[in-house]
Amino acid sequence: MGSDAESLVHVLLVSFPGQGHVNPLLRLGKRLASKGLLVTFTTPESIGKQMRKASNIGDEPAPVGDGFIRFEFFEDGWDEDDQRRQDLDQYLPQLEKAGKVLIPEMIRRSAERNRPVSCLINNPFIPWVSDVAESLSLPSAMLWVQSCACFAAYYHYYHGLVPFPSESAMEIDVQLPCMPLLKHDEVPSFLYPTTPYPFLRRAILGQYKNLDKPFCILMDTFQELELEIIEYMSKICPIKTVGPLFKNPKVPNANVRGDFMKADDCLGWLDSKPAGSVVYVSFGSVVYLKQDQWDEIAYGLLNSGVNFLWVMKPPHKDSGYTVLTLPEGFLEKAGDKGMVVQWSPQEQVLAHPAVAAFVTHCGWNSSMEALASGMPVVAFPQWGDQVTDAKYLVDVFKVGVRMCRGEAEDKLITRDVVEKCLLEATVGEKAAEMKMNALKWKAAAGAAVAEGGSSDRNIQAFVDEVKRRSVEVALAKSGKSTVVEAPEVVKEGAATDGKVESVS
Ligand SMILES: O=c1ccn([C@@H]2O[C@H](COP(=O)(O)OP(=O)(O)O)[C@@H](O)[C@H]2O)c(=O)[nH]1
Ligand SMILES: O=C(O[C@@H]1O[C@H](CO)[C@@H](O)[C@H](O)[C@H]1O)c1cc(O)c(O)c(O)c1
Repeated sequence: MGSDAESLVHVLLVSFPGQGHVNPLLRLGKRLASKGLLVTFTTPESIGKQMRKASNIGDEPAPVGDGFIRFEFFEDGWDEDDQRRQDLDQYLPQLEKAGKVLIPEMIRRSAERNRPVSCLINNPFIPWVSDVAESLSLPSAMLWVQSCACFAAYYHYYHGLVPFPSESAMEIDVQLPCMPLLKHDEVPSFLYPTTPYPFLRRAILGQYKNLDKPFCILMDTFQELELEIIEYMSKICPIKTVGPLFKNPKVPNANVRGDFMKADDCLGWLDSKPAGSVVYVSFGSVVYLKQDQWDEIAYGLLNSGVNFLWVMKPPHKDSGYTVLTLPEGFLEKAGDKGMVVQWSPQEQVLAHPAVAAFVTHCGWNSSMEALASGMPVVAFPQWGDQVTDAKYLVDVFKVGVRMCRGEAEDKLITRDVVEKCLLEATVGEKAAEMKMNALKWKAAAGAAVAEGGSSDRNIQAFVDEVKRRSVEVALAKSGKSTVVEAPEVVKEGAATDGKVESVS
């Protein structure tokens, strides 16, 4: 590594291996690097391998603005094709066991190579990263990758501050401070007593047990978007909004990417289409619909007559999902009006003038990308934060039409409803109004991340704080200060080489 990078304050970013987690943390990493930090991004090797294959990840630190970003992956201790990775109740404890050993080793190696780590940052599902930081007397921060509204909902649920739907009162509405009244099915669905995903409730609430450890909770949202709830929650937790992270005004996002799959080329096809004539359809990286619903969407698209770009990702081989198919003759009937891909360059698609609207599952990354691109949406949420995001996109931000209320409703959305929603989002008065609102959010998002904007100021303040703390850490480790206690040796777990040492 060049001496330039070695002289910079070094932060280690540890990501849960999901696409919706890697993308925002990597974007944060690029933003921090652009402000003059050395950033190491790590996640398990099982995903590192996919990222290296799909994206342009080299061995050398990549220069980003005034700093650098580099990648170093860690083994999660399971065989390459272990199916248990699909079961979070089994996988999260394994990740914790391996990470608590291997992350300190990585930090120790870094110190030996003259680039001591000064701060750790994690995203949800892996709250033990703050324990690792604490055990090494290092500061830690957490990047919350959903909306502040969802953060508040989980916070109030975790602390029992307001009544939520329960087995004895399934359909109660939920009133949280500074938020619109949420209908029972607009609350993050992992909190429903009947959720089929209790393991995801455990995973996400796990972060709240450790919430006193990070000195800062960074959020991929922006002040102007969720003003009141951000102000409210900021009085309770050390929140700094830094989004939308995918909009990086200074540093083009092109080179360093974290896709798990190579995006198919669809931009040339989009170029051939008139402005505002295409509907983009994608349900993110995890949601997988049933075949009958897929068929209805297919016919809805055909019947509406709109041009469409549809992402049809293959299911993970161990997910238990059967591969979805398109109705017979679908592609022939669609002809040049439709294109189906396995994975798209979504950021570029949403920025393309040919695209009129986005049919989305309302994952927070997709929601923020749509808002920040000035793109109206057709909301097709399934579970988790998606149902709350859909409520906000449609009723609060006013950029969307609602196509469904979520998986819990267990309702087949028929082709005529699909067609109606597509037309509502693309032609006529309502479509024009949504586009106008979306463009306002795009401008507000741009202003938040531009130099001096709310998110930019927060990032700068965070970088300054990390630098300040790095001096304290260095002094403490050299024995010259008592501000930060001397690091302890990390003893637990079975290290790969049987030993784990502190960085000192
Ligand atoms: O074809 C696709 C589909 C999704 N994405 C990206 O994958 C992420 C999905 O995150 P989100 O929170 O929307 O949903 P999740 O996949 O976590 O459910 C977003 O950054 C998208 O831009 C992409 O690049 N190409
Ligand atoms: O929760 C999982 O993924 C998504 O995360 C996004 C950011 O929190 C969120 O906005 C979106 O709605 C979620 O779909 C997730 C990831 C994963 O790899 C997995 O195996 C899951 O079961 C869920």
